[in-house]
Amino acid sequence: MDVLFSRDKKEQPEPVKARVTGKIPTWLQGILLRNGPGMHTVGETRYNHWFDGLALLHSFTIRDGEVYYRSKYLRSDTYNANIEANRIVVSEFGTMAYPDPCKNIFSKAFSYLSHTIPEFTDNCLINIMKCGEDFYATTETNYFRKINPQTLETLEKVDYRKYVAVNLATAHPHYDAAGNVLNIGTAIVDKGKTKYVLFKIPATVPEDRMKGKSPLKRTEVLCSIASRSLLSPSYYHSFGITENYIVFLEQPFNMDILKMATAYIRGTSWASCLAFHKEEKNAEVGSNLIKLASTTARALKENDDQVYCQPEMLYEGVELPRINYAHNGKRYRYVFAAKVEWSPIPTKILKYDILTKSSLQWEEDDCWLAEPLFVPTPGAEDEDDGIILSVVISSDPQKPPFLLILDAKSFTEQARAYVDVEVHLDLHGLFIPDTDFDSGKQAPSQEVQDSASDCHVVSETRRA
Ligand SMILES: CC1=C(/C=C/C(C)=C/C=C/C(C)=C/C=O)C(C)(C)CCC1
Ligand SMILES: [Fe+2]
Repeated sequence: MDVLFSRDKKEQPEPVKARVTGKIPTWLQGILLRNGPGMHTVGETRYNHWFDGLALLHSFTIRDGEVYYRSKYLRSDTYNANIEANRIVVSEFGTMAYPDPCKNIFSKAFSYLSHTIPEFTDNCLINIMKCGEDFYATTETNYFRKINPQTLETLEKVDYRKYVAVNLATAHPHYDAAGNVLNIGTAIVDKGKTKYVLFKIPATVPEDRMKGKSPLKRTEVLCSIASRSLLSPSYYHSFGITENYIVFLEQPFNMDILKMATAYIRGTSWASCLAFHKEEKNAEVGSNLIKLASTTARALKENDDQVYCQPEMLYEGVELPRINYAHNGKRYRYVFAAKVEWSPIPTKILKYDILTKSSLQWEEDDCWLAEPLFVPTPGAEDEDDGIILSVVISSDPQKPPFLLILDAKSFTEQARAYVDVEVHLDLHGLFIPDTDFDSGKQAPSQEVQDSASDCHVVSETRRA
């Protein structure tokens, strides 16, 4: 894991043209937009966990068989405060930091204690969310940041609490067929209750009443589920949807709110406020609700409102799974995922067939691979008719990073686009087809052409 922290990545805000080998399908036009931690030290201070690193956005713009790469640090309030102070001053998941250099933290005790729910970071390093026409960098706190997907510029800071009463929300929303965002957040001790809140942000707003207004203003609570504990709600990274149901697992990996409220005083990180409660699963078992013959997964009904779930292990070492999103919430057959073996860094990507329980893999010496993203061929009928995009970086500094393009059916290589600049191992992202940009906005390809004269200029990351 140390290798992930080895060096802070330089940003590359001007587009740099990639060297393409093979043939990129002509229909593949758009921007692959991705997010992940890129800076792990500020001045003399260092983050303790990979999930703490400052968000570095990067994109591959694909047009007419050509590819342009660029990257830019998210100018979050957290980033700006750290750079200005030349040290880490905002706490992240695994790193506790203090906003001022006062050695005697007890002088700050009252201000920290006066907030049961502490102020969280806006270092949105996990994912990208599409909300109406807009794109946002996301993390799991109450903050998300609007970004310009073409220039990677950081725009407004948005606080979920302005639109829906949640203190935390997932970085992995779902989208329904109409493009509405569905997400779950946790409301901590809100009017004496802690609950999980399912909410919807509409993709569009009625022209007449809300012209020019953000769809966020029309955020709607669909339902809320009471947490079984007021002061130790479940931590969750994502949730599931089917056509008629939301699948939420209140797992016994809990956040201890009292520990979080006193974390600054105790000098411990948010991560240390999370704990797995094995005893909460030791319940009696009853009948199996899963009637499918094709799986050994079990859901044992314990009583009227409790089900004990035991998953079936299909494939070991699977990380960052994606599917053809047209099948989200429906029966799907193929899972595209990264694979880890002896280290937490994926060295393979795979296509797993749930029906036949067989798989195809792509790997190459010294290659570390990012989450594989499926992009369907226009008008595709088969679930796996499309391509896979994955960013590949090399453990060998002599080998340049590249965007890998595979045929999703055969899992064979179609093309790769080498870039002669530093690329970081990222977390999540999405592909924005050119057709998704409204006519009022500049097409990404045009934007690339406009700044083509600036290509190949590698600029330094701005550090204080
Ligand atoms: C800052 C912060 C949190 C951050 C969690 C993070 C940053 C999780 C990242 C998970 C990733 C990156 C998973 C892989 O995709 C918590 C625990 C919600 C508690 C409140 C404060
Ligand atoms: Fe994730």
